[in-house]
Amino acid sequence: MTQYKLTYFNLRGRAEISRYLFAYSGKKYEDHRIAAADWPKIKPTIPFGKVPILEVDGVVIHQSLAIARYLARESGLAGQTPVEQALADAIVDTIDDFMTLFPWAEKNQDVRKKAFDDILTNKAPELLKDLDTFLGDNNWLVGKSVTWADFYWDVCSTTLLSCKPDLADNYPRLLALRDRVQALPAIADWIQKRPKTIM
Ligand SMILES: N[C@@H](CCC(=O)N[C@@H](CS)C(=O)NCC(=O)O)C(=O)O
Repeated sequence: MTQYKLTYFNLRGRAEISRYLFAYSGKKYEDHRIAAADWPKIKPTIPFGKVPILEVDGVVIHQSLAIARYLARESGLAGQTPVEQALADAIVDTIDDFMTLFPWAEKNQDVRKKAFDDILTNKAPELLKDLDTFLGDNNWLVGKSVTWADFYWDVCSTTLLSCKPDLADNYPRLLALRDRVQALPAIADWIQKRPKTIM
């Protein structure tokens, strides 16, 4: 049996999309969470010095979306055709471009809050409007069944909503998509049992 070990901090962050994919596929894996205090000594031992990484029978894969795309392909959640796969990738990258705007590592709380408020107030509406138009009245973002793009929306919007709870109030279809993802039994089970973390 393939041995999987996912290494990240004790956060949802950039590892949560892969944890959703593991939960959905039912594949067993080690959810290895590094204590922040141990990071300086671990960092130099990790190729490219950043997490998450996924070890697959000892082969180290870095970059959260490369890891998640691999897991999505393995479990049939990458899209049913090459065009669907490209669309799912494009939606994931679009959401990720937005998430990357935030200064996650900023230590100065005033600077951080100002930047977060600005992005959530002035930049988020554009993304939400475009995602809502893309989704339309479909059940899933791409094709006729759930893909990792739906998971990524759920994971990232959970973090965004924790920063601004009314963020998507004008977009009931995007909120309903979250409900659909979270109602998938394996995802519901994971959300209920996962460690409770701030991000
Ligand atoms: N694009 C990379 C970004 C990886 C990244 O920046 N990881 C952060 C945590 S979210 C990290 O390792 N920070 C610690 C450091 O850079 O020393 C990915 O998606 O995996």
